[in-house]
Amino acid sequence: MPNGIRMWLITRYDDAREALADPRLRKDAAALREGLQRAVTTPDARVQPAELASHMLNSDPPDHTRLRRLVSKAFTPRAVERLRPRVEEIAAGLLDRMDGEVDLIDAFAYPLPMTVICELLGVPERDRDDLRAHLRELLARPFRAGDDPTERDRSVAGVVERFSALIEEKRAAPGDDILTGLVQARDQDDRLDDVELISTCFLLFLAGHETTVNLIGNAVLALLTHPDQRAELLGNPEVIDRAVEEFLRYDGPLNFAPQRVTGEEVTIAGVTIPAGELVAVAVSAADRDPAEFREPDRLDLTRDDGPHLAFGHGIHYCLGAPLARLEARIALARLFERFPEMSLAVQAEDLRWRPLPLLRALDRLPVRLGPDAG
Ligand code: HEM
Repeated sequence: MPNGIRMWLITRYDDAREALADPRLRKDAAALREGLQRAVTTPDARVQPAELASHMLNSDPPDHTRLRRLVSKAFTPRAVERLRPRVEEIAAGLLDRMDGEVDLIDAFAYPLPMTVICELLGVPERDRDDLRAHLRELLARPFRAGDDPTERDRSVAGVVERFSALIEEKRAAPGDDILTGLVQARDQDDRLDDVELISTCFLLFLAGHETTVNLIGNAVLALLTHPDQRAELLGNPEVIDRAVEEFLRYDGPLNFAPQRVTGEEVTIAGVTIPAGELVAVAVSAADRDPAEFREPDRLDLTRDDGPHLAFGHGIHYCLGAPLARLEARIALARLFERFPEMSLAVQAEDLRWRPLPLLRALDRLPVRLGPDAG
């Protein structure tokens, strides 16, 4: 990896699907930390901060089952469907404010999922920008050459402090939100400890906004650079559900699923990986595997092969998938209804991707909203 951490990559569809559900590839936070320490190849490399790592995505059963169950009710398809009117309202409000030429990430793709996840969690508006800034720092730091470890510790401390303060507020004044539910599970039933509580807030906040923003951004870019597919969507708006699955496959938000560690020697596709090694499943590569998808490099909104692996597979299958789908379907449908003539305001080759190995994320997406705009 660009930050000097050595990992095995699994890239074929069948191998990837099997690996994602293989219990010998462990997620346990302590085992991962040890694996990371062994995999470090340069003095610059950093391992993930222990204070924020004790969550379901870094656990095996039974801890995984316990931590996931605490919040899973809020993310079922039925619970998420109830959010539809509010997601529509947020999307409409953002579209009303757009005019002329805008950065689509900043004006639309980012604030929509960010507002939704913050309202669900109970993160007040005054904390949102600060938390985002701290998290951006935290994500970018390990990939910056010569980064100062004390600065990284400061970013971690900033995030921990913010969430601790919020937790205290929920204790004093409970709300109808996920953070309040977690605080009550901590205080009344002792179902998770303090580090798990903060880590879970961090995971839900991060996963809830840093991913869907890229699904929307990458989908808009794909439509603006494939006029035939955009015409298909404009002509048949009912293809939106299938189209979102194709956007997830074609250019999904994650390059790979966050790493696992071999709990024992494991042989995958004839390759033996020793115990204690880090393994990343490259879902982006698997989703372009010609053995699984016909003409995998072609964007085809009506394709019926798959399913894609963009949300993972097995017990860690994305908890937020129903929410991400709802947000992306509403966002893309309403955006192209409102601005059917939208076009790129720069050359596609000049667009910059954020220098993060995990995320497939545009930095900015400048667009012209209409032919007469600007
Ligand atoms: C398009 C957007 C999204 C994509 C592509 C995505 C992708 C993924 C993937 C691939 C995993 C599995 C990771 C692994 O096996 O290592 C995952 C897990 C997870 N995702 Fe998402 N995600 C998205 C949106 C969301 C949203 C909106 C939330 C809301 C909170 C969310 C919360 C989670 C959580 C909590 C997990 C951990 C589940 C577990 O360990 O049991 N995700 N996601």
